Amino acid sequence: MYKGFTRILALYCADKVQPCVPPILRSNVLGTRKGGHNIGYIFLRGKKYDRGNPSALFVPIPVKPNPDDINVGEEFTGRIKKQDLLKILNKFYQKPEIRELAAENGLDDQLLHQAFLSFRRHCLEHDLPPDLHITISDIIQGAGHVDDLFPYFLRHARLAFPHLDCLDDLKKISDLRTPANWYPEARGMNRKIVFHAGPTNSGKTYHAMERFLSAKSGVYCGPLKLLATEIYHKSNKHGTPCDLITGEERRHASLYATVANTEDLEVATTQDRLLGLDASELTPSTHVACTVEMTSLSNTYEVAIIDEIQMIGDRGRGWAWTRAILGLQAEEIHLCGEPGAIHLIEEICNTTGEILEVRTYKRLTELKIEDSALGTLDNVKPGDCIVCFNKNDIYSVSRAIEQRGQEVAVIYGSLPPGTKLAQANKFNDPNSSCKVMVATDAIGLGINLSIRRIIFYSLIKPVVNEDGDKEMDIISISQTLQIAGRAGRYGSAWETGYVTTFRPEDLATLKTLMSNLPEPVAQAGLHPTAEQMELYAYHLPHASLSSLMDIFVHLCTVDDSLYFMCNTEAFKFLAEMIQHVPLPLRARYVFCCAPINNKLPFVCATFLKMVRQYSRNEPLTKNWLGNAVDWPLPAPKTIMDLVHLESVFDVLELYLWLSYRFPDMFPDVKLVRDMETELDAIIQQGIFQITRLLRNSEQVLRDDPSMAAVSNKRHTRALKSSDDSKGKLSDLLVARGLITPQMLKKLQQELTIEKKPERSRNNRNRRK
Ligand SMILES: Nc1ncnc2c1ncn2[C@@H]1O[C@H](COP(=O)(O)OP(=O)(O)OP(=O)(O)O)[C@@H](O)[C@H]1O
Ligand SMILES: [Mg+2]
Repeated sequence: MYKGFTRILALYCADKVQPCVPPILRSNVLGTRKGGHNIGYIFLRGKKYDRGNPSALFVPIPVKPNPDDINVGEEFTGRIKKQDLLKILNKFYQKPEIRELAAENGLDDQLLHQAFLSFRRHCLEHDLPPDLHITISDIIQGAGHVDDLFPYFLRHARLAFPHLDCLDDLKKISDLRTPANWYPEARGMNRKIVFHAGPTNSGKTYHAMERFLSAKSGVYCGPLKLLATEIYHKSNKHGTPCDLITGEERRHASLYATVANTEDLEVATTQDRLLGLDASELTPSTHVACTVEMTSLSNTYEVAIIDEIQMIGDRGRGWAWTRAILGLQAEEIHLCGEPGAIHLIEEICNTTGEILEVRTYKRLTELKIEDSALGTLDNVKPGDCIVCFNKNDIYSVSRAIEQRGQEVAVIYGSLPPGTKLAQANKFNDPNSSCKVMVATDAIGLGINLSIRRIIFYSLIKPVVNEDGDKEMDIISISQTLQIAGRAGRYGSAWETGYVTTFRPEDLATLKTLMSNLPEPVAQAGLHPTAEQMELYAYHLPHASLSSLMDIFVHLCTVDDSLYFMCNTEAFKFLAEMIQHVPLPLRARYVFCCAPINNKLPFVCATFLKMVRQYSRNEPLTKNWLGNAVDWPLPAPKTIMDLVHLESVFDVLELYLWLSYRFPDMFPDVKLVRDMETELDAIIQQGIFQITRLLRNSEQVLRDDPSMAAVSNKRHTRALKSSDDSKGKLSDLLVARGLITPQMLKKLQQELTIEKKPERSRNNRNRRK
């Protein structure tokens, strides 16, 4: 029985359910902090982040013998027998008083044990320093006490565990109790803060935008590229020149102006890129629409909008909203979002000394829950959007609908932005023959689409829990309301929105979810900055970046009445992957912040290649990238091909993301953007013919029994368990359609070739 079932039961029994969070997305966290921490506020309620024993994170550093210790002690007091030495050392370790003394000096049982093993080995394997030699001789002869060994032991323990000497410094660095004080410029302003609260489709963003459009300068910070792009287009269309900034793109308002006479977003996007203008050469506009992670805290604005403010509680990305609300230098800050975040924002405003004005809104159109489930795809009608939480369902549902003679628009997270927009336009266009959409919750937040009815294909979704583990769970109240809220948008073709489920057995759960208010947001996310990691590395130069992050999370103190530490699993995953590649710390940190889907092996493998190339100080040219992704790529014939093309697109996005952090090393931005435009078009074509791709994939499976076996395995595994972490990785990747057997073979060949020069380089280094 999966955990979600318990929650379904709980939903029937209780008003409130535990919040569950959207999946983690990686984002840039550089340049977040200005000024220092104020560590004097000890009266705040603080909490150590105790996830198990932090001592387990510290690995003893081998202590080198002092070359001057050459039997001097032995000349004074004679040789010490190994057996006698061992006896004394063991007696020392077993004394409760020693345990107490050690604890007073920061060595708990775990550290004491490790330090003792290291000390004993050191004493047995090397000449003893003269003072220790004499002390031990005295103890053997009854002229001393085993307790006298403690200072020598402690001296050794501090060399093996350097953090013992700087624990207080480390704790000060990771004292996160007063994040409001990190932004002195914002604290020096008298900011007006307005919270536009209400259900979906109540005009929150619209009203905030009214101020944005009429202001002399403004910044819009949103959760999705698609949403930032919508604002970019709306603002420019309104006549307020506005730039677009996402992690991978800087688009200047003038690029919009050249195509402003078209209503078609798809054309606008494509043409923007075809123009080939370099936005960086143009003066920035006074207005900017960006993804929240990209919010500039150094610019000043008259009006700032922080949309979907309830995302401040997101376990992975919440830190970006916290940073924006605390650090933005704007005369007016307009927050839009769920009423469940009001209390937390009020509390945060108390810490900044600012007053929060709350404006509440009512839904502009009616949203009705239908009395019956869809039951069968034969009942799909124009204006319907079927929401699925995994790609396999997307494929099978869209194919089944097309088989019934209806055209389908498809949107899911890993599609390129141009393809998403093209699909959205196809669906929104009243003159288009495409009247049905199949989408994931990628359409969930703030997006305006011409949807009449939302149909939940399922109510269960993979989520990342507090420990960073993935599990299947029923969607949260907030997610349900956000997704359902896409139906019947004000000003669209549909004056009333409808919502239902595909399966009759899910309908009651949907009704329960919809009858609740979104869970209150209790805490705002925080994330360590590059500067803090650098300070940690200075104190613990032998620790890997992943360990530094772990140690930070364990030692940090947060005011848990307001804040929590965001999940750092994705960061650590990348840190461990590139640990063996020599890099300066700052560059390593930036690479680890790359927004990569670490479930995609092709993207991870190419990322590692990029890091190696950077480490060798060799620029990553378009040619290099072309080789790495096997450019040019043919149109997809099967779904597996399409999935691979999406991975390649992710690699190109990664290149562009890195190009803004390391412009000298990733010089071919324009050329790579051209590659993206080309690939976006190829993927768009693939999506337009998704049914044909699905048919071909099935044909391939029929023709190649080994593939069919893999496919069968996939279905069996999917039925058996949602935990697919077991079994051979390569089988799993093929089974999930993430990689074709041909790609796997090529990858294996490449890795063998890559390993050879690396091995010979290592040998060379060893010889040196
Ligand atoms: N007063 C208004 N006049 C004209 N159009 C409006 C008005 N208020 C809202 N709209 C339009 O209604 C639609 C929904 O509004 P908006 O996106 O602001 O809702 P929201 O409350 O922000 O929804 P969500 O919670 O989903 O983000 C948008 O297309 C918006 O332009
Ligand atoms: Mg909105």
